[in-house]
Amino acid sequence: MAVYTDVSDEELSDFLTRYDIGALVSCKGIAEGVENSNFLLGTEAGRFILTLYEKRVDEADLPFFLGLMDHLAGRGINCPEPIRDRDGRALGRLAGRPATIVSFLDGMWVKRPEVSHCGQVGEALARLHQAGEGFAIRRRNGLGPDGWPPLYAGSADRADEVLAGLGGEIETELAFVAAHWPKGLPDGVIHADLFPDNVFFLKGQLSGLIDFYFACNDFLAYDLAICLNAWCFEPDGAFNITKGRAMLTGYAAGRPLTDAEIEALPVLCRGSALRFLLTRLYDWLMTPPGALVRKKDPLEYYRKLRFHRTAATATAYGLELAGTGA
Ligand SMILES: Nc1ncnc2c1ncn2[C@@H]1O[C@H](COP(=O)(O)OP(=O)(O)O)[C@@H](O)[C@H]1O
Ligand SMILES: N[C@@H](CCOP(=O)(O)O)C(=O)O
Repeated sequence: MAVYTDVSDEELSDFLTRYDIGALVSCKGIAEGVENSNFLLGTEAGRFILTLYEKRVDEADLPFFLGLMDHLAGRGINCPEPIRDRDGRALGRLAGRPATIVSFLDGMWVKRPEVSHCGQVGEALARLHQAGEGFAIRRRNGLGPDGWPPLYAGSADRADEVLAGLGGEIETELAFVAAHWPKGLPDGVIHADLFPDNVFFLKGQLSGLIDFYFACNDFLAYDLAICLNAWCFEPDGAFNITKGRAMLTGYAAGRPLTDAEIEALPVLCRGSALRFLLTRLYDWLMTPPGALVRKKDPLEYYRKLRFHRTAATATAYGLELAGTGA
């Protein structure tokens, strides 16, 4: 459950007097999510989401995240819009934590994505990448290849508790991606965590994107690799090439991939699987017993990583390469 910080009714009502969204009618903690404390607020003006940023979010990054949501919303992306108080500030402080109110998005995330969802996510990702152009603030990806060895160091001596031999496999993989990571691919603002729980659908149509708190500047095709990992594997661990094809086709219809991006897709997928394996492994080992957060299975990403090792070219993901007849 992602409510780490309690907020009293008095504190909240007092906080809301700074905004033009009416008085508090209801407030309910939201169980989903991992990083921050989220509350569904009802006020006289409607529904809103209140987020209290917990310690894994660096306060210095908040202007990037909030500015990005403003920028994207202004360019037609249906994402949460930060609500400003009467002094024009989107960021406040509540219960000792940085806090923001954002607009509420209708829709539900899908627990069992189908081919059509994957296609729409590909299209939406291309739109997101294009809408991110011109955003003035930059944020480096702290969870990119340079960040993986130090992240792994935090769990290296206990990795084999999760699976015998896992530590050695991760070390081999870190060396591989360090040696083969592409250079000079088209870059821009990426979401970096566009998993099913961060995409809303209404009546089968993609209706909104949330959770921009890993967004950063990086290779655009790396974001696509994150989505292939998050959306196109079946619960039994098999990669669904029909879903992959739908996602890649949807993406390329909005932003055609360059030859270099296509060539790099297998290593980008491999790196992206490693990134989620490493964060999940760390959380798995470090989250204290009894904590209210549901830990995510690191081995799901180890299995995905093993699939990517067998992928020689982007055809393994469903992309039809010109001239190959594939
Ligand atoms: N703008 C929004 N509109 C509607 N629901 C939201 C919105 N933002 C967050 N939520 C709800 O809160 C949950 C957790 O939000 P999320 O940003 O994913 O949290 P975290 O960053 O802690 O992982 C989401 O699954 C969704 O149910
Ligand atoms: N998507 C990541 C965990 C981050 O969770 P979110 O609730 O912030 O999307 C994973 O699956 O490992």
